[in-house]
Amino acid sequence: MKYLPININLTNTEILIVGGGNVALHKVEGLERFTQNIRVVSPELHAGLKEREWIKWEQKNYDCEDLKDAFLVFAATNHRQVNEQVRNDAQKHRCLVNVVDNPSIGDFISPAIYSEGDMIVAVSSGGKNVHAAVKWRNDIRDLAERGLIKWIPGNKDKTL
Ligand SMILES: C[C@@]1(CC(=O)O)c2cc3[nH]c(cc4nc(cc5[nH]c(cc(n2)[C@H]1CCC(=O)O)[C@@](C)(CC(=O)O)[C@@H]5CCC(=O)O)C(CC(=O)O)=C4CCC(=O)O)c(CCC(=O)O)c3CC(=O)O
Ligand SMILES: NC(=O)C1=CN([C@@H]2O[C@H](COP(=O)(O)OP(=O)(O)OC[C@H]3O[C@@H](n4cnc5c(N)ncnc54)[C@H](O)[C@@H]3O)[C@@H](O)[C@H]2O)C=CC1
Repeated sequence: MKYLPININLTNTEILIVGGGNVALHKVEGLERFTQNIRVVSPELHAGLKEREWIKWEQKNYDCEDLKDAFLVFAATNHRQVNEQVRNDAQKHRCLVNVVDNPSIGDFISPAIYSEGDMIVAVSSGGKNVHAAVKWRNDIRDLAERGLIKWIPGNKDKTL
């Protein structure tokens, strides 16, 4: 099985993260470059998330009502059963879910991203070797920073 890479339009789309610990913070650090429309449902919140005052935090345990307006969901609690429940509910609601402690049962995984101006590169190993994905992304970033991959200004559809 191979994952399909797509670029998602996040205008008017809220991202839901269930759980507010280390992994949730790590996810927010990746997501905030693209959107600040993020809601977190969890009884406790990591200090690094609290300092981001734009995050909408609902201080409670997860229940399926939380998925009502959701489209993209991260199941990021430290309870395997809760994460699995989020995944089952998300599939009923037809929203896409990432399960942090069991990625293969979810709908999507997070790639390693390099973004410069309008260009975005997202590298994935399909969950098989995250360190290789990070290395490829870093190598691509190095090439771009050394001017070996060029952006042609003035023609928005062409690169060399
Ligand atoms: C399946 C997936 C999660 C999903 O999305 O469901 C997953 C799973 C796992 N990650 C693990 C470890 C680490 N992950 C990172 C960092 C990142 N991990 C990301 C993605 C993904 N990680 C998805 C697959 C991506 C793909 O397809 O390749 C990145 C690219 C994007 C993001 O998370 O936002 C982000 C780069 C951030 C950046 O630099 O931009 C670091 C730190 C680092 O490397 O810098 C460590 C070392 C921590 C340490 O060493 O303590 C382990 C433990 C096993 C192991 O250590 O190998 C597992 C579980 C497993 O592999 O089974
Ligand atoms: N995919 C990945 O990259 C990685 C995944 N993990 C896994 O991710 C999971 C979470 O790890 P951490 O964030 O470090 O845990 P953590 O303990 O820092 O955070 C857990 C969070 O879940 C919340 N929570 C607990 N029960 C809840 C419920 N019923 N409803 C809503 N929120 C609830 C807690 O309040 C807390 O905010 C662990 O199972 C860990 O094994 C860990 C490292 C990397």
